[in-house]
Amino acid sequence: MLRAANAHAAHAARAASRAYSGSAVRVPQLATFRLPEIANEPTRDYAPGSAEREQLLAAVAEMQSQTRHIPLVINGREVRTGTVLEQRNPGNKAQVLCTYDSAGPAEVDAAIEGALAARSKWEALPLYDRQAIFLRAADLTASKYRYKLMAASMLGQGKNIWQAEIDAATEAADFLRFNVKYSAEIYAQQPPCNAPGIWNRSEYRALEGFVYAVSPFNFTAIGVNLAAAPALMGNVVVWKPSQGAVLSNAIAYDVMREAGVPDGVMQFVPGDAAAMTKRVFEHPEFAALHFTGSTHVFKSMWKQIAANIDRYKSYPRIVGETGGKNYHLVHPSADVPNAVNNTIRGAFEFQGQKCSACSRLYVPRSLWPEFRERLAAGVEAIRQGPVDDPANFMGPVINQAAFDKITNYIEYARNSPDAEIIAGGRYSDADGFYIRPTVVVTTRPDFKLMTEEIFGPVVTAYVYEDADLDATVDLIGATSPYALTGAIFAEDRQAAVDLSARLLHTAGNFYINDKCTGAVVGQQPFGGSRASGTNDKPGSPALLQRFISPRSIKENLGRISGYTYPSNITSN
Ligand SMILES: NC(=O)c1ccc[n+]([C@@H]2O[C@H](COP(=O)([O-])OP(=O)(O)OC[C@H]3O[C@@H](n4cnc5c(N)ncnc54)[C@H](O)[C@@H]3O)[C@@H](O)[C@H]2O)c1
Ligand SMILES: N[C@@H](CCC=O)C(=O)O
Repeated sequence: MLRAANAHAAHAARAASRAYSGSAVRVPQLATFRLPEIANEPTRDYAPGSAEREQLLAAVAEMQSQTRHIPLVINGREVRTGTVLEQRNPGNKAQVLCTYDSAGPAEVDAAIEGALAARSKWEALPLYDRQAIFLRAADLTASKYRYKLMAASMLGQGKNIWQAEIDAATEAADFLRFNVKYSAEIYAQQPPCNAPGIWNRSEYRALEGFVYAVSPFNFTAIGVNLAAAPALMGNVVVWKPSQGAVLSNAIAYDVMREAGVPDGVMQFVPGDAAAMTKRVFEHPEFAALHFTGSTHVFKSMWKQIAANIDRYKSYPRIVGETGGKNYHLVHPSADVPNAVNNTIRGAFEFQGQKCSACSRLYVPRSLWPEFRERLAAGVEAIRQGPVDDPANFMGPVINQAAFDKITNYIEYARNSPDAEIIAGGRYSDADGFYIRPTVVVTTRPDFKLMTEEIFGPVVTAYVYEDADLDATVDLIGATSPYALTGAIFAEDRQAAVDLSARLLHTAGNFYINDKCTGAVVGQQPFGGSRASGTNDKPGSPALLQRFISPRSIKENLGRISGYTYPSNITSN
């Protein structure tokens, strides 16, 4: 009996695999489907005593009690390379959160070839089916995997509960769901005109080749989007996560697999960044780079792609969102408590490790005494420590290299005659990488800390004379190569209008009376220009356009019986 049941199950499995292989009769699409309503994933507040706080902290405790090993996943199979690295808790250096295999050249090649083998079947899968997979991934992100993703982002990347919630839970789910909505809008774009007897159509092909997704440590959701957005549009993806986010990204990858992303379509390949990238860029079927990270790495990648251009079958698409030197400009009409509190959030949430973080501040002399007092007092009161204590507003920075870089900036300011530290300035890497939120005031608008990306909890203020507002506005665009985010604080409506116009090209995300961080998918598509990136706006249809190659089809419904035109007819 049991043997018969097993034989039946084996037969069913073989039949299913034959059906998927495409050799069986394909059922055509029998309707134009309407998507479920797409909305932002609601945030949970994790108040004391709430079920969500309890469940999340239980997930954190469980994750701390074990060390997961993460293999590469190539063509759906787990691959061990023998080169094993580890990801530690930046708030508690002694704690190893996970170990993982690191890819060498053979694994990179296998990942690329496996992805290419999966390409045509994935591209041919109807959009509805690809959408269903990513909608399922969104639901899994927001439910079954929510607290695991958050716990890994908290322990691995140093996020407190709220920062993990708005990243690994809601933003990740939002990217997945809104991309589905945008993909439908793109497919619905059809030629507006048909000449008599003609039917024109547009098809949105995937790119020919594979996409290389390289993600940063600081946002779990960004890793999800870097890999999932091109895949939704029918592309195959080789995903290299950051060494600082392997655990959370591996859980996001578990979500993709459980949601039904077929083997080979998305390959999860942590590895040595520079060596892996060199190998990838040498492949003739490299079709697109989908990168988020620092400006200097992106520039080096662009140069490598350019150097290899003769190898490629197509011109690779290059999408990169990179660094920032984001500003808050306080107008003399500003509401000071509002500007101060938004500055504290914008500069110090997640330890200033958001590409959008406020790191330069322009305050008029008339408001400075009150502004300074409130800012310094607020900053000194910030609670900081391990992220599993919900009372901590700030945690650690990501690793030793970041700690050293940021504290060098603090020491530079401390030793400069042009600057004064008015809050913070203390740090310790004894147990974890903790740097107190730090406020520097400088007399020079071109001071090093006013112009370079620090990517840590340091904000530098320049106090301008009220009469010099115009000249100060010019400084914003002139003293930094970046143009990612910026905010103005003004109660005077005319001033807000004028400043918005004058600052047009200084930020891709511009805020009025709000902090310069915290863009929400579907509400404020994100990205900057100049040295901050290609501004392809993740969280909007514009990004998805970069990962398709449209085909125009003209079908003639009539037939011709000759080849001349009326203009060829002569009077005799
Ligand atoms: N504009 C945005 O949307 C945005 C969002 C998040 C982060 N960022 C930027 O990212 C940076 C912080 O993230 P990070 O520290 O992970 O950035 P990073 O540039 O160090 O790393 C990003 C990715 O690039 C890889 N990488 C590093 N060196 C490489 C090399 N030589 N060749 C190929 N790949 C390499 C890393 O392993 C990682 O996967 C900041 O500059 C921040 O502003 C920008
Ligand atoms: N989109 C995020 C920043 C992402 C970069 O780190 C924000 O708007 O704060």
